[in-house]
Amino acid sequence: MEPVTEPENHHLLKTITKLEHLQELRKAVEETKESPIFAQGTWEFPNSQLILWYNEGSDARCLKFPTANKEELKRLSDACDPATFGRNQQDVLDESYRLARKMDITNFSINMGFNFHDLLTYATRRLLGVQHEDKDFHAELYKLNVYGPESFFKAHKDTPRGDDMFGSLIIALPSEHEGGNFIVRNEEEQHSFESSQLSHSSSKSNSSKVAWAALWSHAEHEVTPVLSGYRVTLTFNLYFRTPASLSTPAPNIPPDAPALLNSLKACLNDPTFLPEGGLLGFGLKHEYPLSASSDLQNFVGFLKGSDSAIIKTADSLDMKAYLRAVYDVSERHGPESCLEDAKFGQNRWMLS
Ligand SMILES: O=C(O)CCC(=O)C(=O)O
Ligand SMILES: [Fe+2]
Repeated sequence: MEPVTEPENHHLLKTITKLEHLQELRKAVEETKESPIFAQGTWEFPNSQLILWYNEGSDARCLKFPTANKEELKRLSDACDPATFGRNQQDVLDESYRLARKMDITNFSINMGFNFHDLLTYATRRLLGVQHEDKDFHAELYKLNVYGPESFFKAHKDTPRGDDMFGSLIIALPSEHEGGNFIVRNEEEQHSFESSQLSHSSSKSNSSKVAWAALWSHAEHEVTPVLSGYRVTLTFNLYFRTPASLSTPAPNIPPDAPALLNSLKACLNDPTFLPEGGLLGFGLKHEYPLSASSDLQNFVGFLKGSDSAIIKTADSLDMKAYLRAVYDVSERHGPESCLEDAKFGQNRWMLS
């Protein structure tokens, strides 16, 4: 029997054959708004909720913000350890890159009350923006940092602590200091968070303004040298709670990707666009902390900004969207270059 063969050009029916379709979709993706990389502000706390307890050897000490004086703050700094940081998947101490002190969560305690929950919700919602308003999140206290005179942390990105971690929240406890600005940047924007100017005690009232900043994990940031005083911060890791389920269709059309929605709709209504169906691939814009054990399908719920908008737009048009890894095999020679390709941020991701 003759094998059934497809007509010679049949595969072209499953390929975009019109350049205009491609150009229009590309332009629409470029026009999709990004989530903000950073948010900052102040939050009022009663001073009774700014009391830090910490271990000093086998003793417990109590430090009251905002009234803690320099000697008391130095004592806290002395009770801390030198601050390490992640480099090439290892925790390293390099005081030419980061000069600061840190305390692990097992050695201190602070009860910021329900106010903290309100601040967390407000700050994180500001950071996530409308693109992610359907997502739930939670925070984990990570470290206490003390930046005394001359302390700094040069430009870096935080080490992701899980596929579902998307950012960090920093709370600067009100203490007098100069310098120690927190600078956040990406290719398009730069922001400065000046805790020395933002955190205030009010001598009349029993409350203080506490400065906070929230940023996405892919945003590079640094702490400029502290000129005087002590800058004390609490850092929290922010995680998405559960991956957004693809089985629940998006309740409405994503408000921040109208161009993409319109272009995709127009393409689908055009009978010359993929008449036999097919696969549309979009390269993702952001970096993601994928590891060998990451589940690509779960990852759909952790996409950021315009990457997430592509999924939602496809969902709202009843298109099946999923993640695929695409490897460029053209210059690969052996197992070493495979590893090279799989490194953080270097592989290209595709979804359709
Ligand atoms: O204390 C801060 O402002 C945050 C420092 C920082 O970037 C970090 O701990 O990764
Ligand atoms: Fe950092």
